Amino acid sequence: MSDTIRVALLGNPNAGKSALFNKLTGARQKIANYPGVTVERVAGILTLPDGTQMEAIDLPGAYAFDASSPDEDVTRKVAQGEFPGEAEPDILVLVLDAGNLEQHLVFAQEVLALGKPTIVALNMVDMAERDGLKLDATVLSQALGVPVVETVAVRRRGIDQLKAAIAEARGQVGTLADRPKMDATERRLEARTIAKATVFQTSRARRIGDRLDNVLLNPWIGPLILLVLLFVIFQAVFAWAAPLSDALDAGAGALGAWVKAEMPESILRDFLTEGVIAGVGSVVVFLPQIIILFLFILIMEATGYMARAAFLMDRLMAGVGLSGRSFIPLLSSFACAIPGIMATRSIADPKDRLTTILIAPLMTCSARLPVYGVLIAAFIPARDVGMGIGLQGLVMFCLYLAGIVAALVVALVLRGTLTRGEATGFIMELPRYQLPSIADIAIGLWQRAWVFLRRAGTIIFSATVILWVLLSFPQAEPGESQVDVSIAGQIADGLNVVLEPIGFNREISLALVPAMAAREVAVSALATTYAIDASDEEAEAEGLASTLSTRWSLPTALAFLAWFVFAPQCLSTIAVARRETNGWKWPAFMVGYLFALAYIFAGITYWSAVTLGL
Ligand SMILES: Nc1nc2c(ncn2[C@@H]2O[C@H](COP(=O)(O)OP(=O)(O)OP(=O)(O)O)[C@@H](O)[C@H]2O)c(=O)[nH]1
Ligand SMILES: [Mg+2]
Repeated sequence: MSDTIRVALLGNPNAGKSALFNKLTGARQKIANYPGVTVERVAGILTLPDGTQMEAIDLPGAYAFDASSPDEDVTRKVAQGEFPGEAEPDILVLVLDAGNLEQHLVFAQEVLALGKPTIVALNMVDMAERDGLKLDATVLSQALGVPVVETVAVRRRGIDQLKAAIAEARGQVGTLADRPKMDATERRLEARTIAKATVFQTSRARRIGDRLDNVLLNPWIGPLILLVLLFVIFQAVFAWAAPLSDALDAGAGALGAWVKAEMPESILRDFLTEGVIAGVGSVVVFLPQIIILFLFILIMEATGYMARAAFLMDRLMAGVGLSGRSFIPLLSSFACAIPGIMATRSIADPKDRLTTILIAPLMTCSARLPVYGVLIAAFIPARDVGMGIGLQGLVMFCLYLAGIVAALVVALVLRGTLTRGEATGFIMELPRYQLPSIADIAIGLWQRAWVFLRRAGTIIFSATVILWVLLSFPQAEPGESQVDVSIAGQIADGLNVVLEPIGFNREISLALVPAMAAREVAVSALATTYAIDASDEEAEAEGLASTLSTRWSLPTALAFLAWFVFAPQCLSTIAVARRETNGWKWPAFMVGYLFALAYIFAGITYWSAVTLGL
């Protein structure tokens, strides 16, 4: 192992380190056009042209070594060889954004002062060219005293040269002269001098971005555009996905019917039709919705609009005592609270960070999409409420909004009590606008689809199978209802005592327990339960949505939706919250307050709906 060289990628946030890392190692680390994407060290192995093994280490971006956020701390420790269980890197690759050279050279001074063999990857030269900048890499190399390789990480440009430079730098370990120690001001001055010498031609091509920002960041028009955009997304999630989802739904129904007709009656047949096809199938049909949602999210991330959205939200966030820094973690939580909670590592203030962790589960994660989707399909007519706006998409939009509003209110309360503190200002820099690369978007979508299907095949499948077993035994005598006599049915009867006051029926109580594993299980569990219940004849072929629409009252359905806005039905989120807060105290608090809110709001929804005669 001793001849494996260890190379760490360092630089400011959003310099393109992860993009470079991916191209070097063939990995598929998340890259996105805003700072703070990578929050922990990630390593990968590759072979250099001369046959040496190299371990590349991707690190969170940093502005300085003395920064206080947990992610930047990792960067400092790895670079200085203080990371537990890890040797010092042999070579540093300092990634600089060619279009933001002056700013990126400030941290560069600190990295160079470490006195380690360093290679500069002058990245994003394509963007610099687009902006009308011309850079002289030789001048930069002389000024910094290290080799400079021009790269375009997203196009593989310069990757081979970079590898060659790394192989060459290998021999020079320890030969770098000590550099003078500089303070922050000196570093800034030096950065300016070097940038001036390196960048020797500028034109006014940057104007496009400025003009876009004038509109998109306008205090009045900006938020309006953001709102309209979100609105369009949820309309699209329903409208565009409908034909595909319907086809998948019909396919699952036909498959179930076929298995039923072809196989002799047996426990295995029941397991396949009721557990696997009806249960897991009921979740898988939401794949088109998930893909459409992520298509929008990925495009917004890649273009640089997401960072603008964070900027727009800053005033609102400050109003509830959070900083704009919390926006990206909260936004990531729309995919899943787990990466969202991890992304809080880029928040320096501990109380600010804790608050963000505690409210992250209120953001509507993609696991809720199947739950909302089934109930909306069952109870909300696919009507046009005027101007081409579909009612179903509108309801979905409102559910997302409910989560956001709840999160803001909870943050406000927490910041005044348990996590009291001052709001810090917005410090995120705005990245340049980029056209999204179709390949990157396609890979991103493929990854999301894969995550979704893998969940369906593992956690959702297992939870559904266990439930199916508990529902199928002991077997009912003729004339008895299978669900009534089953173990699961008995347990649900007990739980239903607590949940009945908020309008929940026994099937819901039954579904909520396995749904602790993952929210989607609520859908597969309901599908399995009703499939077993109906197994005598008839109803089985119809989808879950139509079954629900005939068996549940509207107030019950609405209460169920309200429950899922709040309920912390996800063990992995609880586990991550424990890890990130180093103890059980805060996750316990989180689970407690979320269940309390879920119960209260489901109750309010139910009784209001009943009172209104819905
Ligand atoms: N045009 C262009 N875009 C690039 C280049 N390198 C990276 N990008 C884009 O720049 C953005 C940031 O890239 P990342 O690799 O996520 O940056 P990072 O340095 O890892 O950022 P953090 O993890 O936040 O520190 C992404 O949208 C990339 O697609 C490049 O050379 N040219
Ligand atoms: Mg990164």
